[in-house]
Amino acid sequence: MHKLVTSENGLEILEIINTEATAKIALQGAHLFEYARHGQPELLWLSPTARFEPGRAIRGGVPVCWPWFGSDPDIPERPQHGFARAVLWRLESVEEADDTATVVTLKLDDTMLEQHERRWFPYLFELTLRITIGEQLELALTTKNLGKEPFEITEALHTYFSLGNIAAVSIVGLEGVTYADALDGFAKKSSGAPIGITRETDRVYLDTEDTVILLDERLGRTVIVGKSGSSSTVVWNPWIDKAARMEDFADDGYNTMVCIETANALSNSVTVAPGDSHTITQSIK
Ligand SMILES: O=P(O)(O)OC[C@H]1O[C@@H](O)[C@H](O)[C@@H](O)[C@@H]1O
Repeated sequence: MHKLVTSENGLEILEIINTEATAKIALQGAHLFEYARHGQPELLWLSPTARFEPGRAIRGGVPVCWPWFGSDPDIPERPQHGFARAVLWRLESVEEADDTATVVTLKLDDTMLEQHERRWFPYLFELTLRITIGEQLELALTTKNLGKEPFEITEALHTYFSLGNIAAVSIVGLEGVTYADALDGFAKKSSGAPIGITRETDRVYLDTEDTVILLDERLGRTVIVGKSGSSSTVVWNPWIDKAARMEDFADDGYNTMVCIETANALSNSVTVAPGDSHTITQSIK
């Protein structure tokens, strides 16, 4: 079952319920911001102070960062993490093949952009996000080049995971992988042990296609984050000071969230040739 409702501030929200799970997706940004299996706690973190406003990304859930990840030092007026997370997408279809899974397809193309956004990314494209809500959560983001020249993108499915408590969490699967440390001028580093988070953490793990496992002792939950078409994994927690600086991020929110982002960032950028397409997927169970 699904229905489209309008939020207080006028955002259209698709609400989904099937025999396995419930979910909510804002059409702005094609932004999934709630997903839970029946009888289980919410998988995605959503800031209690998140603002659901036109033209602004929602703080939590799965923002789609595209066609660039991070900020652009050469063109500072380009917004951090691209425009896709803050513009209105088109709801293409909702398929309910059986009761157990719902497949939602959303699209964005260059004709739907404002002039300034087209200037930032002057290419003909079609972007498709397919979200499968069921026993597992699956997201597939496809970039199609409809123009006559190649273009380069960086991107991320910037998933915020909800946790029992950050002190009792470890992230397995990135041991020995080189990362660029955004808090140290993107210096290249690596670590041997599973990651525990005890301070601000902002890392782009490079050249890794591996599955990552999030062990949450407090919730007694193991979350397996698989991916394809992605060579980077980003791990982010703002910790105390940065959380306090962000007005849509609850001050104590850093205690109950971590972002594990399926990405192609920095040197893992992707070039899409004319007529070609590129897909990145994230599957969570
Ligand atoms: O505040 P934003 O634009 O949603 O970004 C949140 C974070 O996103 C992460 O992916 C970046 O690595 C961080 O540097 C950034 O702070």
